[in-house]
Amino acid sequence: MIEVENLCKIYGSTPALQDVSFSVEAGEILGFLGPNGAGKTTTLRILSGYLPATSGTAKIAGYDVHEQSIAVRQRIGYLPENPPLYPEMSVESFLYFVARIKRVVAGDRRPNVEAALKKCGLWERRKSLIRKLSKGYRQRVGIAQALVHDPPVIVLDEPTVGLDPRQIIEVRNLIKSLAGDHTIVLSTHILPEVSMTCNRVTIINRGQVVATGTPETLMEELTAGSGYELELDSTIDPEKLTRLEQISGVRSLQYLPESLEDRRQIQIFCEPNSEPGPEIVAACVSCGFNLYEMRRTRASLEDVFLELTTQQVTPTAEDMIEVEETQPEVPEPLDEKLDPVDNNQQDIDEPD
Ligand SMILES: Nc1ncnc2c1ncn2[C@@H]1O[C@H](COP(=O)(O)OP(=O)(O)OP(=O)(O)O)[C@@H](O)[C@H]1O
Repeated sequence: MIEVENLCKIYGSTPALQDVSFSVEAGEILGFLGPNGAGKTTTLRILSGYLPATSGTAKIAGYDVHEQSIAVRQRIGYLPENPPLYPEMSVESFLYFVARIKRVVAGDRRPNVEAALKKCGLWERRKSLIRKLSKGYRQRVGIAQALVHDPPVIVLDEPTVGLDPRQIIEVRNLIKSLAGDHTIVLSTHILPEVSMTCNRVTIINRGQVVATGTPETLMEELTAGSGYELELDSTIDPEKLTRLEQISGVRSLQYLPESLEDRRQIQIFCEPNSEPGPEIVAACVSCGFNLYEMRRTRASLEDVFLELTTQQVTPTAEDMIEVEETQPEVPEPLDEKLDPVDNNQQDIDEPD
């Protein structure tokens, strides 16, 4: 449903995206995960047809986002990081307004608006003024405006930022309920968001894709921290400890800060899919180590994320200047240009 190949975006001389490629199958939720400034928003804006790429291609349902941008906009719903909502409009009026802006034919507006209200749990609040809604409900309105033309693809930029923990759960559940009928790309810098909501994850760092897979396969492939933690007598001979490193399946060994004066804690890192626990115990016995505790440690998605994204490079002064110089050239998304002057009940094709 979504095919992105070798996407590059350069703002002035600042490369924001470099050879970004990924694909999303119909009905999937892809988590687009990366730290601040990684290039998530840039990618989503290119996908939505609001920003041209410098090179590379992106296709939505077979349509090229640049060459066939009208066809793409009909098939994609976009929730920007700061969704433009008109606080003095009611939820329903706003959705009729957006349906009209998105050229939903007159006869389809009522069923589409009603479907979006119901899918987003807004039916009871449809007559409420947007300014009277909580932030969580306003975010639902943002998602409903992305859905109102019933697009097969929905792109959500940081959809849970600024919500309280209960609202976060509600919005995540809403997003999960939309999968299947819709293909979803969700950008986030929050790890639990990905493991709780998404089928697959693409990790992006400094404009480059550094990993793609299911949360589970990523953890298996990149087994940072996967191994054993041992607590041994502090009198052990460090020379003898190297015996543990020679065991098949053991990758490396590291001392951890000691918890007690007479104990020494050691982290053993293992190769993927290896289980050298019995050999480690046997080596401890044959070396005469007093083993007080041995614990299996497994990589978390957080370990994977940190391993892949911590090699940050501090921007040079030159980089900073380029960023400032190029900002005004970037067009604003169409959604952000919705004209509140159109907030006219006569113009809005809505029921009594
Ligand atoms: N309009 C612009 N002009 C110049 N540089 C820009 C512009 N927009 C983004 N950038 C730069 O491109 C890079 C990627 O930015 P982008 O907003 O896509 O990242 P992000 O992953 O969405 O970050 P965040 O989570 O902070 O929104 C950053 O270095 C950013 O400073």
